[in-house]
Amino acid sequence: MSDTIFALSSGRPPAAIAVVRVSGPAACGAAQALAGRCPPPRHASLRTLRDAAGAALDRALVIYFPGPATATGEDLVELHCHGGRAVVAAVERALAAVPGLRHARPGEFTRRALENGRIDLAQAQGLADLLEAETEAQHRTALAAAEGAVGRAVGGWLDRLSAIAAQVEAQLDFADEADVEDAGGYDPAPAIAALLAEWRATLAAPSVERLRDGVRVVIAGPPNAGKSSLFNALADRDAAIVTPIAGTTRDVLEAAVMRDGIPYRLTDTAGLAEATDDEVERIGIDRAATAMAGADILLWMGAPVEAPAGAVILAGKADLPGADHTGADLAVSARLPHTIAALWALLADRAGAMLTIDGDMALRQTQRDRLAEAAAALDLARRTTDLLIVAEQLRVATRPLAALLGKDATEAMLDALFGRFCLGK
Ligand SMILES: Nc1nc2c(ncn2[C@@H]2O[C@H](COP(=O)(O)OP(=O)(O)OP(=O)(O)O)[C@@H](O)[C@H]2O)c(=O)[nH]1
Ligand SMILES: [K+]
Ligand SMILES: [Mg+2]
Repeated sequence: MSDTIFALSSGRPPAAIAVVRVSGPAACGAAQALAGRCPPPRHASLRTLRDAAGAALDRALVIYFPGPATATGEDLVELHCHGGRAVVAAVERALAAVPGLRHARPGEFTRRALENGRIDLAQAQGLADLLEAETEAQHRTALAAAEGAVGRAVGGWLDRLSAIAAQVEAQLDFADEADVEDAGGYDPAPAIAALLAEWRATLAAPSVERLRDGVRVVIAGPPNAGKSSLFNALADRDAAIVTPIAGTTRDVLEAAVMRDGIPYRLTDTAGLAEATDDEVERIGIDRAATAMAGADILLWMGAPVEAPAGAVILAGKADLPGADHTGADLAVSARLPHTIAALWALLADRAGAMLTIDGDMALRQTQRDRLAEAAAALDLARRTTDLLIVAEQLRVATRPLAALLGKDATEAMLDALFGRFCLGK
């Protein structure tokens, strides 16, 4: 039997109200120990909380939720206390003194919810993201995940996979019995193609990490182009050293910037010199290349002919007379605020599109990797008419999807199967 845990579940005191949660078999006993008796289920009762010596700690609302239909799947007691630091500390001390109770570790309530089947892995991750969400898109997608949107979508996909697999297996059995080359009948191709299209659309949406960490904007180009000056103008502070000496920036510098509700991660890089004897500069250039490869948007401050494919070409130092703008997407100067505003508009345009999601479903990178694995298997199934290979690839596709929900493939298939039965069967 698991031990009973407690923790302050509301925000850091002082606050108007502090909610202390107790979860586990001794929850009701804990309510009895502090409040004199455990109230009837799901009724808020106003009680005086006392420690073991009988000293009054607070007047609090005590609510008892009997398991298993609770957030954690266990007996759960909530103490809605006054939110002062001393009150909360005294209540926690009194709870710790109750035999069988201990303070919860971080995330332990959610962990129990997961272990008791109250939520799936995707919901647990969604909850974690929800607590950290800063932007509107992050909030929306994390809430959807916490409420089970990812689990429902994946569960639906597993249902469809198992339905296709069942038809294919039946076809194979029939072919065995009839002893014919091609038994005709069921063609899994349309159902597989439809599923694959949905997965690809989901994979085209931004990841949870991109929504959280922001769009990676990398500034690159030859030495002395004005990269660090532009970086400082965008970050709105003197984050990078600027000097007339070529090769001033040697390392990769980052700044997180939130602009019009869009999170960006700006990166300044070392100037890309052709050849250099300087060891530090060479390492800096290697790092610049890595940063450029990981860019969502690459701002190229250099000759248009040397611009990497897909880069936004910026003509720098636009304030200088005789500056050449030929072939550039935009002329900018750290010294001309209107050019910086124009650059922000361009960035918002591109970044906004990258962060747009149809519906509310964003997957974490690990979830995306698993869905991509399943999609690769389904793609193989789609490209063959050999039903044996189709059946095998459908099984292969099931595994990563099940893992995404924290289940093994057999368990997931059984869930998909029995989910179709009526309640009480
Ligand atoms: N007139 C003018 N000078 C600029 C502008 N931007 C940068 N400079 C000057 O150009 C020189 C180089 O600027 P940086 O921002 O250090 O250039 P960088 O590309 O980061 O250089 P490295 O890090 O050495 O590759 C400095 O003397 C800046 O003051 C600009 O928009 N207009
Ligand atoms: K410089
Ligand atoms: Mg620089």
